[in-house]
Parts: sequence; C-alpha cells; structure tokens
Amino acid sequence: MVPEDQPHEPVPLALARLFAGLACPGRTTAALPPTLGGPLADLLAAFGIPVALAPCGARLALTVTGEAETTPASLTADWVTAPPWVRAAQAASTGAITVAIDGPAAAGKGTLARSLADALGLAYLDTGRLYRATGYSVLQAGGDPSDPAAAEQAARSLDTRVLADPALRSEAAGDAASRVAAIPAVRDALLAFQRQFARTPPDGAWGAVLDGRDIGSVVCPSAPVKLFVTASAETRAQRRFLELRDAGQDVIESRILQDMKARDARDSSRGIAPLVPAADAVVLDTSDLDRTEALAAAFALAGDRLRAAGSDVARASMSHTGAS
Ligand SMILES: Nc1ncnc2c1ncn2[C@@H]1O[C@H](COP(=O)(O)OP(=O)(O)OP(=O)(O)O)[C@@H](O)[C@H]1O
Ligand SMILES: Nc1ccn([C@@H]2O[C@H](COP(=O)(O)O)[C@@H](O)[C@H]2O)c(=O)n1
Repeated sequence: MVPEDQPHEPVPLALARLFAGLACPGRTTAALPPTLGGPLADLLAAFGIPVALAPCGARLALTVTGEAETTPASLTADWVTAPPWVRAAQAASTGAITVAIDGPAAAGKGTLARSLADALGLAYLDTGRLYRATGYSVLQAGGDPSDPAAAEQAARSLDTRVLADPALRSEAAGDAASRVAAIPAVRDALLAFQRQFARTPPDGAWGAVLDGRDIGSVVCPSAPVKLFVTASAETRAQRRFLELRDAGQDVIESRILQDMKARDARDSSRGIAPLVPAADAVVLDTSDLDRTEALAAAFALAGDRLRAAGSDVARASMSHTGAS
C-alpha cells in the first residue's frame, strides 16, 4: 500500500510502475491526484491492463489487479514502450503513431504535448519553434519577416540546432513567426522536417506528439489523435503575461492581449494552412481548467482515440495477415 504522506508520483513513473506491476498483479500500486488517476486508469484499460482504483488520502491509488489481455511471456523493456496495439500498428505497416495538438497562441498546447509525450514515451516537436526560428533569423539579419524572398531563404537554410534558443520565446519572435508563416514557400520549406519527425521519431520512440497550428489539418492529416486546444483570449494573454514576467521580461498584459489577438487573426485568416480545427479534431477549452485538470481531460480524450486507433489497427492487421 502507498503511504498517505507519499508525494504525487510523476505520471511517467506511475505508468512505468504500473506496467512493471504486470509481473506481480495485486502488489504494485501507484498514487496519483484524482484528476489524473481516473483518466490514467481508463488509458491502462484501453491497453487491456486491468486496474483497481481506491481512495488513498487525497490521492487515488491504482493497483494492477490481473493479467493484461496480451501479457507477454516475459515482461521486457520493449513491451513497456510498445503496447501490443502499437506492435499491431507496426505489423500493419501503418508506421509511427502521431498525436496532433493544434490551437491558438498560449492555449497550453506545449504544456499538454510535453506531458502526454513524457507519459506515453513519445517524442515531442514544438513546430512553432521552426517558424519562430525562421522569423527571428530574418529579424537578426535586419530584414522584414513579411518579405517572401528573405523568409524563404531563412526557412530553407534553417539549422535545427537553434530551436532550443530561449530568445525564440520572445513576443517579437512570435510576431515575426506569424508573418513568415503566412508565406507559402516558407511552409513548404518546413513541411518535410515535420513529417519526417512524425514518421521516424528520434531515439526510436514509437510515435510523436507535434503541436502547432496545422498539424491535424495539413502536416499529419491521418494522425489518430487530434486535439484542438483553446482558451479565451483574456485567459491566454494572462498566462503568457505570467510566463514572461516570471522569466524576468518587462511586459504589459494589455499589450500582450492586443498583440495576441492580432496574431490569432493573422493565423486564422491567412490563405494557406490557416488556424482551424481539423474536421476530426476534439476541441478542448482549457479556460476554466488548471494545468492538472487540462492534462486529465487530454488524457481522457487521447485515451479514447488511442483505443479506437488500437482497434482499427488491430482489425487492419488481422485482415492484412488473413486472420479473422
Ligand atoms: N491549464 C492551464 N492553466 C494555467 N496556466 C497554464 C495552463 N496551461 C498552460 N499554462 C501556462 O500558460 C503558458 C502558455 O502555455 P504553453 O506554452 O503550453 O502554450 P502554447 O499553446 O504551447 O503556446 P505557444 O503557441 O505560444 O507555443 C505557460 O506559462 C504555461 O505554463
Ligand atoms: N504549425 C505551426 C506552428 C506555428 N505557426 C506559426 O508560428 C507562430 C508561433 O507559434 P507558437 O506556437 O510558438 O506560438 C504562430 O503564431 C503561427 O503563425 C504556424 O503557422 N504553424
């Protein structure tokens, strides 16, 4: 049993512990906040792993209760990162699994994408950084991000090692990004890198989470999981204000709101790959959700889609091999 004073476990640790618990049903328990425990139990159930939920102080204790539907003969590290339906996906040659997360600025896409990627063992790409790096490079060279020739040249010569530069998070880089992002040749230049990342994620990951504006609609239209994360403009401006203020930047909230509305309008009205939910995306409004609640909701939505993808893939795999 988990002691009541044990701190919340990070989701990846809890998941690893529960997967490992398959070797010893009934003995392994992980404690999580209730908002995460329920959706995580659903997700495990989607993988065919039976768990029991019980209150444990302010937390929910999840215990693996029995054998998974497809328990491997011996539990291997490979199985932990590749649940059975992913293997079925590979067998059916459908390639890596992609989780697409789109939405307007500061809606919380990156926060959710990173947590989902960590918890599910997926690689993560913040595609906004590609556009930010392109716009920033034009600015650094003294150019105009709206100039198609300068922007295309910057996109085509982009060195992805600059993507970690903290300067890319400034509002100026965000504004320049949305200007270069409206130029078709820039989007064309950045498309191959994103698709390649989704198709063959780094470090042998079995899939990837990509966040941006057009992941579900253009970059990865066949992604099995598509979330469109949004929140009111005021909520998003306040979140970005707190983020930049805490990072030591001198910022004014009303100015951020004004700039964010202008950027949203530009992103939504451009002629190419505008910011719109893909037809099959699930919309998640996080205006009234804190980070933990938003993650719990995303887990539940992603779990539903993954389960559906798993059964589609399993069916495809069976018809592929002639099984019924
Ligand atoms: N549900 C939430 N409640 C409160 N703050 C949040 C929530 N989700 C994210 N945040 C905070 O809001 C800020 C913006 O979040 P994040 O960077 O994830 O958004 P984003 O959609 O990826 O933004 P961008 O499009 O600019 O890359 C961050 O400081 C993050 O910690
Ligand atoms: N797939 C994408 C991602 C981003 N953009 C543009 O880049 C700007 C900055 O993006 P952030 O996610 O870092 O805020 C954004 O305003 C878009 O103009 C894009 O077009 N497509």
